[in-house]
Amino acid sequence: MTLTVRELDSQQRPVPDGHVQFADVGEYTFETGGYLPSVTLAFETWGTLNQDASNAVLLLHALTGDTHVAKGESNEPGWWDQLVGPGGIVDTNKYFVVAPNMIGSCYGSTGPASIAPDGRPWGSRFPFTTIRDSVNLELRLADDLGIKKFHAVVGGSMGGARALEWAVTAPERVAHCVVVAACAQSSAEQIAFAQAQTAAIRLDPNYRSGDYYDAASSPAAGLGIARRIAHVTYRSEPELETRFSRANQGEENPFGGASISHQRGRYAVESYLDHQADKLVDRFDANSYVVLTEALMSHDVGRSRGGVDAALASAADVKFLVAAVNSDRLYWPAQSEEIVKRVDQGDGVYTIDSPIGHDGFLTDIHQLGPVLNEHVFTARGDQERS
Ligand SMILES: CC(=O)SCCNC(=O)CCNC(=O)[C@H](O)C(C)(C)COP(=O)(O)OP(=O)(O)OC[C@H]1O[C@@H](n2cnc3c(N)ncnc32)[C@H](O)[C@@H]1OP(=O)(O)O
Ligand SMILES: N[C@@H](CCO)C(=O)O
Repeated sequence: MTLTVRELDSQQRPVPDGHVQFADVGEYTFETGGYLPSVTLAFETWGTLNQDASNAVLLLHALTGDTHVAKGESNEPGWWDQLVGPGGIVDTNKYFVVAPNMIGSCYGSTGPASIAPDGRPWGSRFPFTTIRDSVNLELRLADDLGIKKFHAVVGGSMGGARALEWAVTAPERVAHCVVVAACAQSSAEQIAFAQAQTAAIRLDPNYRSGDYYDAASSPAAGLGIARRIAHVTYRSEPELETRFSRANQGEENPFGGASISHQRGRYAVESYLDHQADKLVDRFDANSYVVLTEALMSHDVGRSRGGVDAALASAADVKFLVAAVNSDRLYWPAQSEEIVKRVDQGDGVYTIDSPIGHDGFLTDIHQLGPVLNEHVFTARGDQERS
C-alpha cells in the first residue's frame, strides 16, 4: 500500500494550522465486506509534531462535524475553539493536533458523493461503515504521519465512540483516551432514535435509494426531518421549555382553521427546529447522514471481542478520562459510568454542568479544562513520559 500525505503546499512551505489536507490511505475492505479501491481522508492539523512524535493528539468529530476543530490560517471559528489553540487547554504551542474527517462523511474524506472508478458517485453502492472501520483507516493516517502513539485521543458524542474504539482497537497507540458524552455500545433507545432519522431520509421520494446526485432534487425534506428528530435529543426538555414555552413564532398563529388542511402558523419551538433543519440541509449530504448514523448504531466496542468487559479490559494500559453532560438525555451519564466502572478512573465520571443537554459537549467543553490540564494535558514535557 502506498500512502501519501500532501503536507507541503505548492511552494513547499509547511502546511499552516487549520488547513485542510488529504491523505490517500489506499484500498480498504470494510468490516462487513464492502470494498473501496481507494480511500482519501481529509484532515487538519495545528502545531508541530516533535522529533520523537510524542506530542500528537487525535481529535475526533461528532456526527455532523468536520475537520475544523479550531481557528487556524483562516481565523474561521472551529467547533472546539474552547479547547484547542495556542495557550489553550490543548495548547498547540506544545501539542500537534490532528483532526480527520470520518470515512463516509461529506467534509473531504471519501464518502457516498465521491466519484467511483466508473465516473459516477458511489451513492447507493457506498459500503456499510462501522466505527471500527473509521479507526482502521485513521490508523493508516497515523502511520503516514509517523505517529506511533498518540499522547491523547479525544472525542465527544460520535467522536467519543470513535475515541473509545481507538483505545480498544489499538491500545498500544493511545496513552490517554478522553471520551465525552458517549457510550461503550449504542443502546436500544439510541438505535431507535437513529432509525427514525434514517427512515425519514430513506422514505423521501427524492432519496432514490441513495442515487440522487444527478437528479434535479435531493432528499432535503427527509434530511430536515432527521435533523429535527435528532436536534430534540440534543437539547434538554427544561431548556426547550425555558426558551420557548408555548410561545407563538412572532405573529404566527399555531391554531388551524376548521380542518387540518388549513396551513396553521408555528409555535416558536417549531420555527427553531425548522431553522436547525434548514441549516443542516444546507451543509450536509443525506447519504453521509445515513452512513454515519448507521455507523453509530453499529457502535459496540465489545463486538467480536467477548463483550464490553473484555474489550475494555484489553485497554488496561490506556489512561481514561470519561465525562458526561449532566442534562444529556441521549447519552445518559449512566452510560459514561458504565465505562468508568470498567476502566481505571478513580475520580468517576467528570461532569459538564449544562442545562442544554447533549450539545453541552460542544457549548460547554471548557468546563473540562481543569481536569484535562491536571490529568491529560499537563505541564510541558508530560508528553515525553507517556
Ligand atoms: C459549518 C460546519 O461545517 S459546522 C460543522 C461542525 N459543527 C459541529 O460539529 C456541530 C454542529 N453544531 C451544532 O450542533 C450547533 O450549532 C451547536 C450545538 C454548536 C449550537 O448550539 P447553540 O449555540 O446552543 O445554538 P442554538 O441551539 O441556540 O441555536 C441557535 C440558532 O437558532 C436560531 N433560533 C433561535 N430561536 C429561533 C426561532 N424561534 N426560530 C428560528 N430560529 C431560531 C438562532 O437564530 C440561531 O441561528 P443561527 O445558528 O443561524 O445563528
Ligand atoms: N450537534 C452535534 C450533535 C451530535 O453529537 C452534531 O451535529 O454533530
